Amino acid sequence: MERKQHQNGRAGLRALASGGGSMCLEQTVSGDDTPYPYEVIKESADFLLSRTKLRPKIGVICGSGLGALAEQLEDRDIFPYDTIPNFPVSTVAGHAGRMVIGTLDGVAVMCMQGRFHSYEGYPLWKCAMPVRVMKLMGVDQLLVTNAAGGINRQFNIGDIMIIKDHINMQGFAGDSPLRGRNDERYGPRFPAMNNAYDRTLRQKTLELVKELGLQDVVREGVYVMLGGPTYETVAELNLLRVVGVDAVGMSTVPEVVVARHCGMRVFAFSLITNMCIIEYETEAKASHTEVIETATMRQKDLQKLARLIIKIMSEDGYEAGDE
Ligand SMILES: O=P(O)(O)O[C@@H]1C[C@H](O)[C@@H](CO)O1
Ligand code: HPA
Repeated sequence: MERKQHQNGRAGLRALASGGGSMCLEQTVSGDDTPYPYEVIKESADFLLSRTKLRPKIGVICGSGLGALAEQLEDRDIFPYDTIPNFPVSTVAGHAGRMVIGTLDGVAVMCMQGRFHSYEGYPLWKCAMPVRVMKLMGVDQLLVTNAAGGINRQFNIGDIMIIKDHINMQGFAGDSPLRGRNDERYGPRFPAMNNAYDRTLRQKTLELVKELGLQDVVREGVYVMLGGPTYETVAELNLLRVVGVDAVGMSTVPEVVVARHCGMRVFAFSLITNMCIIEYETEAKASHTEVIETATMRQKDLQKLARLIIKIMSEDGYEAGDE
């Protein structure tokens, strides 16, 4: 049963501005160089917690064209991003821009139907800010999905790549969602990033995909995030191939870095929506239309896989610090 869509939004922010909170509004929401302080994130978390009876411990981030999973939730509370205090808004086609909290096969989950990208103008910390909101709401495990271009020539359009590792290209250049003063309430100054994509979850999922009939389309590989919004040149793709990248996208890494920093267990997969074009002699072009079309076509299988992963996560019952 669908419950309600929330309209009220900026009240908390206004309260903060008028002295209801401990900080100056200018300091908390305008400076893009400075991640929101803990109290601002908590305000967003408390806003959501006070408007839903559910207490999800599993979070999901839906990639381009992959938001239909949120339609599968039952007993839903729906929060458009522009009604949640301190939240950015989605500006990309295929990203509905709302937080959906509900149950999937009896398990409470909160699902971002649309995410934030650096090419929309958001700093990396803001792209990943909802992960901290989830954390303060009690979420310990995160499923991240994205649309990506296939670089590995063994892949096909429509394949699903379980992410086994990433290359943080922006990190190479000195940018990070964790840049700035570290707040130990989330995690340490220097978090480890090996096994960022939980090995046990990957193994269990790989063992069970046969039951879903997906064994021929599920792969494992390395994901790289580039800033976008341009798709890659042939020379860039050749470079990525040499350094061991299997799929390229424009998201996910900041969210995973922030999730791991605060001790969440992470599973992520890419839908290979297009094969990257590595020939010069062609008229073919990458396009967001193709990305959305493939995502729409593969929706059912992606939902089956997401349900399986959420089931494994809920049966495992992980809590931050269990590692
Ligand atoms: O949000 P994701 O990473 O799934 O979206 C991908 C990357 C760009 O936003 C877009 C390019 O077509 O799809
Ligand atoms: N490149 C970068 N990001 C993408 C692609 C791609 O080919 N496809 C979907 N997201």
